[in-house]
Amino acid sequence: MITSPFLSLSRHPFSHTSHHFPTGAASQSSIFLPKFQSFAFGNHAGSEFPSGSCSNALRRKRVSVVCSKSTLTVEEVAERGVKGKGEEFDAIVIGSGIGGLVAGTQLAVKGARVLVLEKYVIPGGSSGFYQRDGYTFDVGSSVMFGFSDKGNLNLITQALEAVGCQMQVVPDPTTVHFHLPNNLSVRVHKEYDKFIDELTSYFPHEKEGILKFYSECWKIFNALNSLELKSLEEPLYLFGQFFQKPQECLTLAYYLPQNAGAIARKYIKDPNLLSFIDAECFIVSTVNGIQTPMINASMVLCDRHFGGINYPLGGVGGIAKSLAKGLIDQGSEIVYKANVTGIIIEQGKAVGVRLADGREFFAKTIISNATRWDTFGKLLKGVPLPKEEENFQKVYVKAPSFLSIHMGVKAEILPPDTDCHHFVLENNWSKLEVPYGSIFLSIPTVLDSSLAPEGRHILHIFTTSSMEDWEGLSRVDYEAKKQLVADEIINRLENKLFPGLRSSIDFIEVGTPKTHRRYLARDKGTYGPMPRGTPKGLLGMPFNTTGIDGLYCVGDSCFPGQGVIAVAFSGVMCAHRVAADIGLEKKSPVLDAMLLRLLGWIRTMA
Ligand SMILES: NC(=O)c1ccc[n+]([C@@H]2O[C@H](COP(=O)([O-])OP(=O)(O)OC[C@H]3O[C@@H](n4cnc5c(N)ncnc54)[C@H](O)[C@@H]3O)[C@@H](O)[C@H]2O)c1
Ligand SMILES: CC(C)=CCC/C(C)=C/C=C/C(C)=C/C=C/C(C)=C/C=C/C=C(C)/C=C/C=C(C)/C=C/C=C(\C)CCC=C(C)C
Repeated sequence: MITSPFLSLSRHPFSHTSHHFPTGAASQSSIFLPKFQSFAFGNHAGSEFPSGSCSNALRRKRVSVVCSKSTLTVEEVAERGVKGKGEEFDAIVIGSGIGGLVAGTQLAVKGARVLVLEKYVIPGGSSGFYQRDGYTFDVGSSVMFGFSDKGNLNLITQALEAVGCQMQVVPDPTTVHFHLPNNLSVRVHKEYDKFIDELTSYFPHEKEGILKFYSECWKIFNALNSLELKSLEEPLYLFGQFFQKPQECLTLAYYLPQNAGAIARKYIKDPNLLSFIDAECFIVSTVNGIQTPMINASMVLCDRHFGGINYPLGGVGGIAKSLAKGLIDQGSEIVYKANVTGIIIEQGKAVGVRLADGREFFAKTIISNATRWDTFGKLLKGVPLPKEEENFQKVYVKAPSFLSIHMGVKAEILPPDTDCHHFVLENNWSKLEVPYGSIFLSIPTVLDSSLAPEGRHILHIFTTSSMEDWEGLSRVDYEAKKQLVADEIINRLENKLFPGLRSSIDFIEVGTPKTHRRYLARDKGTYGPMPRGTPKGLLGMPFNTTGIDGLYCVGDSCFPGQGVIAVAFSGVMCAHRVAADIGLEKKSPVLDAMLLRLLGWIRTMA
């Protein structure tokens, strides 16, 4: 029975025993890492949202609404998909990351019958969660853009509302606290003026440049925020927006091929300040400013002050859980432990999928939330790589994966007023993009103490790391290497932020690129696409349609790229394009053909 997607949570296949850290090589180092365990996103919570409590007297917003349950059994779902061969489901979504879930739910509310097939045991992918020893850990980022109650760009809020779900959120007063070379310590306050004052206090000679750069970001953000966001591949909508908001659309078209670093250099000369802008870009794109599309930079550099960063009470995993519940509430289905191993093509059209256990499901359209590398490299067998994908792979490579450390620590180790998110790069700007060079740290318990046992905090630490570093090692060497790398990172955090950190550790688990490949089903555990060279802004980033009829992609290897809010937008765009193609939205076949050809041509210029 899948009466609720959460029923399976307590009996999933990955609740295996955690491996304790071996002695031997690792024990010879000077480290003390109690309960050091190998990392698996297992032991998930049951169906209830953790109730949470609001620490630091921060204000809670909104009230959660519980959506109803599905009544179909797995067998009935399978029956539906098989019977009518493409008539039963309007869309099959491969994967339940935020991209896939937003595409699925948006289609479901338009009246489509959707089947989401998820390899893992809970929804969310990189935005999932896992529980250990009383701690609830976010698998990926805890910094949530697009989760406010105002404007048009609060796409997470809108996606939840579309299926009748809301979540309580805690506003974060500081998006990130930067700890950078030359003792540059900058807090990105929610209040824009306060942030600008703090930054300007380090670079008084660049005050004008700072104001001009961030003002240009606001120009783009305001244009974006004025539009109704739908598929840029759907001409009736796109031309309609140009007609209603010509100035805003022309602004966006003008900035589409531009990058943040080049614009910053028009106004700013101080190399340290330019490096700061690089760090601002790096945390959201894993590349420097020169390679970061200006539209994406503007989106995040302004939304944090406009809507602010808001943390969902109970953890990030609640977003995917709510969307999955909402999907079912709309009469659609989600099946877990459903590993899609192939997309079925008939007469050049994607018509269904095959699972590892041999089951086949059919639908009018197939939407892949797996990365484009996984979709075209693994799921489409025997099909030549379409030209568009060749172009994509020419312009973009897989960004490295990351090493993540989930820790529980004694609360007293954190000084009062510690911020929730930190970015640490101690001495050398040139290490910004180097593996293990910069450290990301989130302490979500600063905002929601219910995520950890009383008197404890969560430290989620991550840093970029490549698969190549972790392959070909024996089990013992692999575990020893995890401990050594984690030890070094803990040393750095002890020196920079929290003296005595090591002795306060109550729980620790380390994940490597292999962990992320295994549990997130992402090729090489990649963080997402990253440009090979200097891209022409967002111009080369593909939208949702593909060279295969009936096959669409959604997620971070689609426009506009990495980021939870970015993949939510990709989900909205995908659902709109698919809805038009299956007759649930207006469409013009003649204009479609013209626009798709035009967009294909524009992408070749990237
Ligand atoms: N540490 C971090 O902050 C971090 C890490 C990685 C990604 N991210 C972000 O998360 C977002 C990614 O979201 P997304 O929606 O693109 O995808 P996702 O990678 O989060 O989710 C994809 C889902 O598809 C499932 N899947 C993949 N292949 C499958 C198959 N063959 N059969 C069945 N299920 C399959 C996976 O199990 C996963 O649940 C991006 O914002 C990215 O930047 C964040
Ligand atoms: C079509 C054509 C050609 C033309 C036309 C023109 C127009 C109209 C255009 C339009 C456009 C649009 C609409 C666009 C849109 C865009 C968007 C929405 C975008 C978005 C983006 C976003 C992003 C990128 C985000 C990201 C984020 C991220 C990644 C995050 C992350 C985080 C993290 C990692 C955390 C950190 C941590 C610490 C520090 C601790």
